[in-house]
Amino acid sequence: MALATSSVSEDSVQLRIFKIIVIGDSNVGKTCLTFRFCGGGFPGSSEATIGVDFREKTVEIDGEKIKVQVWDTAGQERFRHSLVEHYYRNVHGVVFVYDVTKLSSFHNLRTWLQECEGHAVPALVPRVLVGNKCDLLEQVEVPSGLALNFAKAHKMVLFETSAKDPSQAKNVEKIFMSLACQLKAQKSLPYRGSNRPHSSNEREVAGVAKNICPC
Ligand SMILES: Nc1nc2c(ncn2[C@@H]2O[C@H](COP(=O)(O)OP(=O)(O)OP(=O)(O)O)[C@@H](O)[C@H]2O)c(=O)[nH]1
Ligand SMILES: [Mg+2]
Repeated sequence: MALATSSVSEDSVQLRIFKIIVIGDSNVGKTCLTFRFCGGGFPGSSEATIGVDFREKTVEIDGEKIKVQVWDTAGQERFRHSLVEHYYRNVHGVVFVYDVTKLSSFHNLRTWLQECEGHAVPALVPRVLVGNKCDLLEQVEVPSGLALNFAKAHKMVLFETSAKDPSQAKNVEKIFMSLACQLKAQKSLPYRGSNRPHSSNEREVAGVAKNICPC
């Protein structure tokens, strides 16, 4: 897939913005997944996210250019508490991430679901479940069957992938594109500006990609 930097003329056209938040325990790979999706490859080094990092990618679905705004949230409570309200405000899609090599990160998904429910995220907001670090085959602690049952029980699609393995890049893309396609199908989503708060730790990667809807 060819990636190109957004041109000024594209930026001046009003695009629909889909706000997708990525949540889960610290160290499960949220930053690496969002970085991979936005065309940044796998970061050589990664530090715990403080507050939130924003990344954006413009995608094209059925002839419409859409800005996918990814909110890469902090997994550590001390780095997230003051921003949690902002994460959930006007959210369009939620990506829940666990680490397939860390059972506790899978069990903690219940807490993340509770947080999501506690912020009254409407049932219509699509959610997906992602088991990351599948490249670490020898260390897997979360069986696929267990994850699949959990996903089914919570009406989510499950993706098992690796942000690190370049051969999984398409799979990582499908995570976000599946949400974007569902959102595009909900035609009522309005055109609107970004509602993001200021980030002290902002690293943005922009790209334009033509995508075939994986849904
Ligand atoms: N082997 C492997 N390591 C990964 C993968 N994804 C991320 N990592 C590593 O896991 C560690 C944590 O990754 P991050 O993306 O920073 O984790 P995070 O979920 O954003 O963590 P917080 O920002 O603290 O919430 C880093 O050392 C990454 O290099 C993966 O798919 N495979
Ligand atoms: Mg992070």
